[in-house]
Amino acid sequence: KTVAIVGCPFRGGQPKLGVDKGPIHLVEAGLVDQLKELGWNVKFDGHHQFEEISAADDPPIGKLKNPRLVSKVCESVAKVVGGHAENGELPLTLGGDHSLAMGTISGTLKAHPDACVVWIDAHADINTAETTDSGNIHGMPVSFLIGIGEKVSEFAWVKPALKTNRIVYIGLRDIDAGEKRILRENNIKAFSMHHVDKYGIGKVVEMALDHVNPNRDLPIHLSFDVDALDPSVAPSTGTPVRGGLSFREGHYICEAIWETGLLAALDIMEVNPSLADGEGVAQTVAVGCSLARSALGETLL
Ligand SMILES: N/C(=N\O)NCCC[NH3+]
Ligand SMILES: [Mn+2]
Ligand SMILES: [Mn+2]
Ligand SMILES: [Mn+2]
Repeated sequence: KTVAIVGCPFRGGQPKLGVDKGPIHLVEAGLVDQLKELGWNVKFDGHHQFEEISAADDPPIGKLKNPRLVSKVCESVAKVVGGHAENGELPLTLGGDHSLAMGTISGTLKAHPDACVVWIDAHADINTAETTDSGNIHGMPVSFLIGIGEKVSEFAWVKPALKTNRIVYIGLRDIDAGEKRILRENNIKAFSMHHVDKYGIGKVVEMALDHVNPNRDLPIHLSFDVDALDPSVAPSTGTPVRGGLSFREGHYICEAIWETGLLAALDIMEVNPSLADGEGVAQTVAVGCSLARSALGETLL
């Protein structure tokens, strides 16, 4: 089985410097060899070099920031991830900010149109051009993927290929008012940290999969934003929110998804190695690597 590592040094979906250095830190922490150790054939054709679009050539569209750059990068990521998936490989995308998921999930759905998405995050990332306050597109990818909100011509390539009953969230605890309304109006299933406390992570993952993959026969795209984890576990990330998943809860999700045998694609997003102190950076990078290993079968006996 081949895992194709797609390094995406990209930060255009949000304002903080450094998240584009996530991929190089994850790879330099030994991720390739770690996955080979697990028996994977690892394909790593280097970190993708994205063509820059200068700020002068990419003024905001409404509130959206760096719209042309984010769109172009995500479109190219969609082609790369889709290509690997169509090759029968498992794309592992290393971010970079979470706007990239517009590309990764578009790519997965091209190769696996019936795939479901398990979105692990403190945030819903489902703002539309109307509801966004910040205009940071890493808070919006899901709205484009399900095809809601006013059309933005620069993003015309994003097909509304994700059905609202094929995505489920785990870890939510910082949702904008507009996003809450969107989740409700679209009947999108979301397990917040409240549910994790109430039912325990085992039951939550079971309920989440029962919702999006009731017969356990659909490919799964796992999109993991490391800020889903408690900041004490993954401090070096752009939008930390207290009261997150424990180290084990985060890894349990990855292990349980692997155990289904249905994992088709994986994203490890929002590792920003320039925010915490040395120890915090090393800790966050290490947890990114261990989440990937857990999702790819490490702890299965
Ligand atoms: N890390 C973020 N999303 O996962 N930030 C954007 C969310 C703010 N509503
Ligand atoms: Mn590639
Ligand atoms: Mn996110
Ligand atoms: Mn987040």
